[in-house]
Amino acid sequence: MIRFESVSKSYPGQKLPALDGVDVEIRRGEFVFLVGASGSGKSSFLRLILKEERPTTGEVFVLGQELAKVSSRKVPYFRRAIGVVFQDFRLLQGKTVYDNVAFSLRVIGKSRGFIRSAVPETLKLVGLEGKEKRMPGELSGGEQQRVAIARAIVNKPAILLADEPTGNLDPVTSAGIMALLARINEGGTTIVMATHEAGIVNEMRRRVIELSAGEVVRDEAHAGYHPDAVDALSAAAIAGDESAEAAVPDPDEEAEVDEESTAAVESVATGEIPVAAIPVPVPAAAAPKVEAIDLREAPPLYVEPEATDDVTEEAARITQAATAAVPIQHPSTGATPAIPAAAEAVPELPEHLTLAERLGLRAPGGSKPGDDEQEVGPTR
Ligand SMILES: Nc1ncnc2c1ncn2[C@@H]1O[C@H](COP(=O)(O)OP(=O)(O)OP(=O)(O)O)[C@@H](O)[C@H]1O
Repeated sequence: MIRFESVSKSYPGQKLPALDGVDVEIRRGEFVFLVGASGSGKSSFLRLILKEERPTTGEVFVLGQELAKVSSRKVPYFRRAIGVVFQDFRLLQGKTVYDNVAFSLRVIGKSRGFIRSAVPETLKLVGLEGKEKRMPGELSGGEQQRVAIARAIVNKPAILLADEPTGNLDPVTSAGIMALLARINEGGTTIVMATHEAGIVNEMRRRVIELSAGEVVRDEAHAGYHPDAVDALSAAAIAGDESAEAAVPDPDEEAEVDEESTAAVESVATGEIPVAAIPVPVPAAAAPKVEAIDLREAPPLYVEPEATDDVTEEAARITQAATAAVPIQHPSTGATPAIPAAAEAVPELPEHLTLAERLGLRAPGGSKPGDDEQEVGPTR
């Protein structure tokens, strides 16, 4: 479904590559956590899957297509098979919940009838029934993230990419979002999620791909955020604790563990293992009230455009009306990323992309710089 073959990615002006010789295969239906320190390359990995960036060397295959061979014109159609969720939600602030979700369908020219049935259905799936008319500012962070997830899945993508989707949420709300993502995954959608949240990774026990300085240093099934942390917790549990949570030292009470597990518990106590690495139980109250989400009948990768020229024009009008300008800047460098000169023949994408273009809903180049309301992209 997703395959990286010897992929390296270097950005102009950076001494070290963001990704360095990455070989990874992610199969259909997997739930993969992408972990690693800040700057280790997680967002670059996601951007390569979306074809927002191109590898400097190596090949990226997504849904059976070698991305280097997907022309710029076809990129929006390719991206329709991929939903994206960001840490900061990126909702259109001037639009209702309903319109935020409907927007992505209107832009690709779906009929009014389709939108009228798909949007309420999806909002119900994510637990937002009855909140259709609310504005984003009238929602909690968790609810806003549910709107963003609804927008990402309303077109039934085969792949959902999530870049730190719980980064702005408290632990209970995060647990609800993770339960929702797990249900979406159970429905057949492949999920790749970049995260720093050790508690979530340890609780979910899914495949973990760990990056360090752009290299894959661990690729492990049913894994925790940190191998040592998991070992310590397992050791404590095996040593007779009721649950792995018992490995958390209580400052007022000595933990009753045998000698073998003492070292493990001490490493938690001394901070070698971050407290955040302790599994976080998912509170029942946080479980979203959603139905099973079956996205198995995801559309094929290359659906021919449903939009006629007229509809495309209309979509462009909607996009322009809904968006305003912001140049895309890298948060640490402050620099607008230059597209690296690549040896391939694919036409270069413009630096300024509208919301619809970033979400893969419309071909790039139809708008002028200055048309974006929001920056959208996995890391921005
Ligand atoms: N557009 C860009 N231009 C120049 N350098 C970049 C760009 N995007 C990322 N980098 C650099 O590439 C490296 C990897 O960045 P990336 O954003 O992929 O890491 P990350 O693991 O997602 O980090 P974080 O967890 O902080 O989001 C970093 O050194 C970063 O500064």
